[in-house]
Amino acid sequence: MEQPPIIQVRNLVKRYGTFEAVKGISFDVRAGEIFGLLGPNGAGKSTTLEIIETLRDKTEGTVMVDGLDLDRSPNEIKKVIGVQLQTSGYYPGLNLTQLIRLFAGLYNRSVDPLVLLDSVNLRDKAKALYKQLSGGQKQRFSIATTLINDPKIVFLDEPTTGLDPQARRNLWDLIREIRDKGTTVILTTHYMDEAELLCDRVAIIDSGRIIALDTPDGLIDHLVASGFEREREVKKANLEDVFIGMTGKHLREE
Ligand SMILES: Nc1ncnc2c1ncn2[C@@H]1O[C@H](COP(=O)(O)OP(=O)(O)OP(=O)(O)O)[C@@H](O)[C@H]1O
Repeated sequence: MEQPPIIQVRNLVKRYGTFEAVKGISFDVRAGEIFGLLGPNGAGKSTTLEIIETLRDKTEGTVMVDGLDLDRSPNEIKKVIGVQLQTSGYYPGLNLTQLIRLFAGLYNRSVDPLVLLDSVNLRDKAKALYKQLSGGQKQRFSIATTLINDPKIVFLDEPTTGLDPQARRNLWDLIREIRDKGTTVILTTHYMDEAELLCDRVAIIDSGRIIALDTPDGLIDHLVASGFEREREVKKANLEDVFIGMTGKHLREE
């Protein structure tokens, strides 16, 4: 028997004044998948994500998270989700271990900071300050903070924006590991390769509407079936392949 969706969004509308940023979208996220909201700047991805995260008010529609109604049980929803905290909350004088202890206290949880840092490959930065981290390390730390309350669902807003190819691949591996441990992941991205290689299913959002929703393969097959043909590719690799081939897949920042 198919499990009920862990997130259910129906006819979601968000208006900022007279501007309709989200125009009545509906979708389900299945338990245990990496679900991507893919769209250009301004499509309404962050707005949608933040409404589900209980961080932003909706105008119309219904949202259910793990069987809880957003209108009735926002505080219960907060307990089962992992949200990236604003970096402004990363007190500059505290090191990573101290920050994790602080956040765990806010969630009323006890976690071993070193175990958590280990899970995002940052154990050797335990005594470092946030500002001393590279871009990829900062993102990994931010993802670690989403895991403190052992959530059922993790929300990631553009997790790899601004990262180099190695750091992106490293983060994709980390996100897959989180999914493989049974946690559902919903993320936003405007990168096509990220959506194709990382996400189990993708909703394409444009101007506040979902214009397609399927697995990456399903979306591609659909396009091909419609008669689309790409110009024959002559090169068997691109510059990114050269870069990764020469510098290795592993992070160089440590
Ligand atoms: N607080 C706000 N007040 C007014 N308009 C807003 C507000 N927040 C977002 N918008 C508008 O709503 C639209 C959707 O914004 P949103 O941030 O959700 O898009 P996005 O798909 O996440 O884009 P990006 O990738 O650029 O973050 C944009 O046109 C944006 O200007």
